[in-house]
Amino acid sequence: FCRRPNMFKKQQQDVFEERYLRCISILGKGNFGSVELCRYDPWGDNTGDLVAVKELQSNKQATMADFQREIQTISSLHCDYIVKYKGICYSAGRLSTKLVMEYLPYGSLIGYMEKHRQNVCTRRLLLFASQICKGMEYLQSMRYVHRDLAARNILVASDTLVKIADFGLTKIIPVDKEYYRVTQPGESPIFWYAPESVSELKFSHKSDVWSFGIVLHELFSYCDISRNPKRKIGSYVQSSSMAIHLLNLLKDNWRLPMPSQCPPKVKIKTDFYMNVFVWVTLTN
Ligand SMILES: C[C@@H]1CCN(C(=O)N2CC[C@@H](S(=O)(=O)c3ccccc3)C2)C[C@@H]1N(C)c1ncnc2[nH]ccc12
Repeated sequence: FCRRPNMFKKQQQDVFEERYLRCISILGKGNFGSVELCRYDPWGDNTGDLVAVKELQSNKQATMADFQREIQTISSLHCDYIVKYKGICYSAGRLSTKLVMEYLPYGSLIGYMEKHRQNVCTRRLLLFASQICKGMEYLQSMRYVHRDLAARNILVASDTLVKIADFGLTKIIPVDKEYYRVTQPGESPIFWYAPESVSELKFSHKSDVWSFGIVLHELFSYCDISRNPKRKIGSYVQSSSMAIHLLNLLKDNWRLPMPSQCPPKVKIKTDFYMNVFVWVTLTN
C-alpha cells in the first residue's frame, strides 16, 4: 500500500493512481508535452472511465512550475463552457504530475469542422461563438487571461456544446494592473495575438477579445486550413521577421478578410485597432 498523499491538503482534488491509468492513444501533442486518452480502470476489467490526461514531456523546472499553476487554474474553474477538471496523478517513477480532465470524444473544433463542416449551419456557428464568449466572460470574472484562445484549443462536447480547453498559458491579472506582461515570447503562433501582445508581450482581457475575433474568423471559415490565419498573413515570411511583418500589416489597418464561406446574413464587423469591438449582426 503506497503512502497516499495527504488527501486533506487537496481535499477538492481527486487523486488518480498511476497504476490504474492505462494510456489508449495520443489526443494531441505540443511543444511541452501531450494530452493522452486514458482509461482509469482500478477494477482492471475495462469498465473504468475514459479520461484525458495531460503531462509535461520535459521536466525543466520552469515548465513544471507553470504546469502546477495550470493545475491550480483549471481546478478552480467551474463553468459549462470550460473543460472539466477531474484530478491529478502523481507519477512516482517520473517525478512528474499529470493533469486528469474529462474526455470529450468529439475532440477539438478543428477536427470536428473537418468532419462535419457540411452540416454545420450558421445558427450552430453562432451558438458555438456565444458559448465560447460565455466561457471567456466567466474566465474574465475570475481575472484570468487565457492567452491561447484558438480553435485548436476549443473542445466539442456535443453537436450543440463547445468548451474552452487548455490553460497552459493562462495567467491571473494582478489586482492593481490591467494587463500581464510576459518575460519571454511564448510558443504559440502570433497570428492569434493582439498588436500589443506581438509588440510588447502584454496580455489582457482585451487581447483575449482580439483572439476571440480570430476564433470567429476560424469559425466562419469552418476551420478551413487554407484560410488559416497563418496562411492568410504570410506563410512565406520566415518566423524571425514574422512579428514585424504582422505588426506592419496591422498598423496599416490590414485585417483578416471576411471569410468567403461566411454566410451573407452574418456580418462580422470589427474595429480591430487598439480596442476591439467585435459584434455579429444578423440582417434578414
Ligand atoms: C483540444 C484539447 C486541448 C489541446 N490539446 C492538446 O493536446 N494540447 C494542449 C497543450 C498541448 S502541449 O502538449 O503543448 C502541453 C502539454 C502539457 C503542458 C503544456 C502544454 C497539447 C488537445 C486536447 N484534446 C484533443 C482533447 N480531446 C478530447 N478531450 C479532451 N479533454 C481535454 C483535452 C481534450
